[in-house]
Amino acid sequence: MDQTHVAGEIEADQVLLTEKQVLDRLGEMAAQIEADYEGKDLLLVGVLKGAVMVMADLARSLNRHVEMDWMAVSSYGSGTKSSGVVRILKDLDTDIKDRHVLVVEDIIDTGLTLSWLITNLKSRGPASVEIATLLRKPEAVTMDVDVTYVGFDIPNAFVVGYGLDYDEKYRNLRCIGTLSPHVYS
Ligand SMILES: O=P(O)(O)OC[C@H]1O[C@H](OP(=O)(O)OP(=O)(O)O)[C@H](O)[C@@H]1O
Ligand code: HPA
Ligand SMILES: [Mg+2]
Repeated sequence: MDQTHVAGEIEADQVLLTEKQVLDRLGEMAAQIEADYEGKDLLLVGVLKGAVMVMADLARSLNRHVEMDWMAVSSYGSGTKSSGVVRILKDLDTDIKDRHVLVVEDIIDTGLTLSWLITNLKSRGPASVEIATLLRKPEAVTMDVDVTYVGFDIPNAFVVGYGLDYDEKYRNLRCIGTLSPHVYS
């Protein structure tokens, strides 16, 4: 599908990851997850809204039963910088006590959202809580967040597409690209 109309300011040389690269990597992550959770029930928790595409494709790459639930938290508002304040906009429907929980994210940038979320989820008494993220930026590597499954370590640029937004736009791009600073500065 030609997405030039939504791609807008994303030039071809700014495509960081193609749809194929993303889907291939999610397939590899799914194989690892299947092996690690063999014989255990598994609840995938997607973090709205950015993780919608990752959740849809990762879940469908898994050849096993999974449950899916969603949380909505926000720390970015409409800008490109974390506000530092995490708010729950929608909580889980599921009681996660004694459940194996795998949090599914699109990106870990400062690590602030996930470190807060993991503390919150652990306080509910799950059997385990692990993280799967498609993307991770350099700053998050230095944060105290244990990430079990990482798709790609990417450079420190603001990225959009495949669920990731700038001011709620670009989420429906199939690829992941960097946004020209002139768009947001
Ligand atoms: O590691 P951090 O610096 O905390 O950033 C990562 C978080 O920021 C984005 O969500 P956002 O709050 O923008 O909400 P959205 O998913 O609805 O876009 C992204 O989806 C992650 O959840
Ligand atoms: O690079 C990013 N792009 C979009 N949303 C984000 N949330 C944290 N980092 C990013
Ligand atoms: Mg966002």
